[in-house]
Amino acid sequence: MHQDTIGTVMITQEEINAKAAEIGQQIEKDFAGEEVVLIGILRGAVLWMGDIMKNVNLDMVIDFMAVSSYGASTKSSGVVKINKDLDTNISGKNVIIVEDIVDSGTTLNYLKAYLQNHDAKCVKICTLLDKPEGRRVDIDVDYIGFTVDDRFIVGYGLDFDQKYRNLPYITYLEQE
Ligand SMILES: O=P(O)(O)OC[C@H]1O[C@H](OP(=O)(O)OP(=O)(O)O)[C@H](O)[C@@H]1O
Ligand SMILES: Nc1nc2[nH]cnc2c(=O)[nH]1
Ligand SMILES: [Mg+2]
Repeated sequence: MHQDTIGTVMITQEEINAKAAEIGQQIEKDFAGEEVVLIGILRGAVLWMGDIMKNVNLDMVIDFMAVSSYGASTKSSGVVKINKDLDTNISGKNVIIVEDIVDSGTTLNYLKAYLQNHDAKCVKICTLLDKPEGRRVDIDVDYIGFTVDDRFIVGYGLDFDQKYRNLPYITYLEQE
């Protein structure tokens, strides 16, 4: 029988809030006096996007893209599907992609190239979590909240088969 349960708390909401404030300050410094376009990647980045945007006091436009490559699995299909495209013209703009996790790197590698092809001035990446052991494609990540080990993470936006996104902390899936 297939069953899934979740583990203990790995990262608390308080730790995430403190980290968002720290990264927000760094972004303010890096883009002082400039406008930024934050692009949140649905659905996983939904909570982290809110945390980052309220901690960055700069001229800002936000937009969202929805992409998926995991479906109901814990392994990437390797194929990135755009379910919702940009609604903003990012030509000449400072773009910051806000993601929940960089694992194989497939999603961000694809998105970074996609946004560069839309003539952004620069494309930076801000992720809540980085899982370096999962990497299959090299990718430069500019702002990292926390580094996690090679477990399937859930909570704080991250799902397994669309569940657990509402957990207000980061934990992992115990698979049998
Ligand atoms: O580095 P990668 O191996 O590409 O994995 C990272 C991506 O996988 C998850 O998205 P998913 O496809 O599960 O969609 P979701 O955000 O709707 O859960 C996550 O939100 C990242 O976008
Ligand atoms: N929920 C979840 N989605 C992912 N997408 C890529 N890696 C992960 C992970 O560890 N957890
Ligand atoms: Mg997912």
